[in-house]
Amino acid sequence: MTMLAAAAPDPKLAAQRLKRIVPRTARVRASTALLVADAVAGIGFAAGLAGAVVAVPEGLGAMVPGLTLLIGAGSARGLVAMLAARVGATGARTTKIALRRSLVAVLFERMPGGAATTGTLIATAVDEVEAIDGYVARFLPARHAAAIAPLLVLAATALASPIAAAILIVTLVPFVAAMILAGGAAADESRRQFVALSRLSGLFADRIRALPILLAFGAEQRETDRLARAAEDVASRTMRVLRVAFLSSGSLEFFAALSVALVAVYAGFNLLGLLPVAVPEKLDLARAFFVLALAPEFYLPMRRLAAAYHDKQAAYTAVERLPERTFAAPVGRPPALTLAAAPHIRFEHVTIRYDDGERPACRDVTFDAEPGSVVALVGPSGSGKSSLLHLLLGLAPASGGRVLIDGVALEAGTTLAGAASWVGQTPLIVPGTLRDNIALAWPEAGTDDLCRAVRAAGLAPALAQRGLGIDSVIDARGGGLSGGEIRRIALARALLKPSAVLLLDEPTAHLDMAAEIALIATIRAACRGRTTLIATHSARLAAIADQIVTLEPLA
Ligand SMILES: Nc1ncnc2c1ncn2[C@@H]1O[C@H](COP(=O)(O)OP(=O)(O)OP(=O)(O)O)[C@@H](O)[C@H]1O
Repeated sequence: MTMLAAAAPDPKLAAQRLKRIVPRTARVRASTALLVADAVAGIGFAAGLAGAVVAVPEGLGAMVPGLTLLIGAGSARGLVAMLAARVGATGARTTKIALRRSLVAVLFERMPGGAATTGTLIATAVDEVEAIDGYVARFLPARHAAAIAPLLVLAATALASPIAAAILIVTLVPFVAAMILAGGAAADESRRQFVALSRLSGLFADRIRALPILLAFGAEQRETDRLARAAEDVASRTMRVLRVAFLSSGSLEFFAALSVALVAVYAGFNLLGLLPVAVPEKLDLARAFFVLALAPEFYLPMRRLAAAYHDKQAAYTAVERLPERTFAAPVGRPPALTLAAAPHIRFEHVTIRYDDGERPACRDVTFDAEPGSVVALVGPSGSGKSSLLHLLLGLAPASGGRVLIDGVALEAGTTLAGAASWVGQTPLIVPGTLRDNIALAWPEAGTDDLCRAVRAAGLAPALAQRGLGIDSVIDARGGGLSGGEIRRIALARALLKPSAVLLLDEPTAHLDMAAEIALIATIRAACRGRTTLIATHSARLAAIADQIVTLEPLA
């Protein structure tokens, strides 16, 4: 899978991907319609202003219709701007939720290993998806509105003064040229800034995760320097983006102001009859004021588009970096395997080879685990014990042979994960209470079930001694818990989940003899009524098995 790398820019690919994830939703259309309505209200505002100004000599009474239109159109503009922002944000939120959902599904399906670190994955799911926000909320409506709204303003101007309309069209040429040039320069800078920001986010998350190890090795200064360099890189790239943004908005403002000035000079000279050339129209004060008030409105939708251009670039860069499968139609997952009773599990000439491994993790492994029996997998480090358990959970690829559950071959993509309780080598602790951590395995469990699992896993005495209860909070690193206690939490999880298969990966590693003996008694009880596979280096634990399978190291 190509993912999370600094992909080469491919605007066509990015555009296709964005088309797939941003459906032509009613919300984008509604937001566009609101921006167009803003232009119509702008025309009303200019008409009201012109009407009120012309009526000044006749007194306040004569100004009322113009002022009413002015205030009505002004209020409508405020309302429309607020609604457009709100509708755009809702559309963006819907798109981001859908994208995050499919991205997280793709990331979860990923086989362990590979170059992507947790930090990179976090940056992908959080920052890169977030970069779509401005594209949907602001850029798309602004782009569609920029194609319609200036035409409406131009038509209204042409009705009052065709020559003023012609001036607007002529001054549009340098404005658009400046927009294209500024857009191209901003695109590259914005891409580089985005990549640097993602790198910093990933680096930061990974270093925070590994903080105890960094402190233990006294590597905090080196890593702080590294983060500082990454932060400086982001800062300098952000400054470059801002420089380009200031330059481009400066040039756009210049051309917009120039155009308004030309219309003002024309309208003023025409009104006073001072034009050096003959023109086929004679403006009165109302028309002159109207076209003058309308001129800035002509450029407003395009200035709005230019301001949102950065959002487009961020979204293009983000979708280029996301995995291709995020944009594919969701593949129906194979039905989860359910088992009513402890199954017969047969490994038949199984070979496991990871994508990035030169040699297989294990080769041609054959053995049977009878229903309800305990099988110990033993062998030197790296002989493939964990990989065999991972294969059943869909975490390792089967590159040869097959696994039969009650005589039926486990299809590719189908796993035992739903029907098995698993205690991995490095148990996962999530921030939250003990209850949250144990109930991970079976969220429907009641307090009684949880307390029973805690007792069965032998956690109760240690908790009572330390004054901890089922609702005590533990941090993500299991702070305050010993290695043995963390293993017992993992075991409590496995005991809590009503499952027909138990998979234990080195459950007694790093425990002293007394602790190991106590835990083995717990494990022995947990195995009852379940087909159990235990990967272990402990002869004492292996002794409780009905069968020992010895894996040989591969040369
Ligand atoms: N996710 C992975 N990606 C690539 N290679 C892997 C992965 N997991 C394991 N391996 C490789 O597969 C081989 C078998 O590893 P495995 O962890 O299954 O052995 P093990 O017998 O359980 O070892 P230990 O007793 O040390 O836990 C090793 O060479 C290991 O480097």
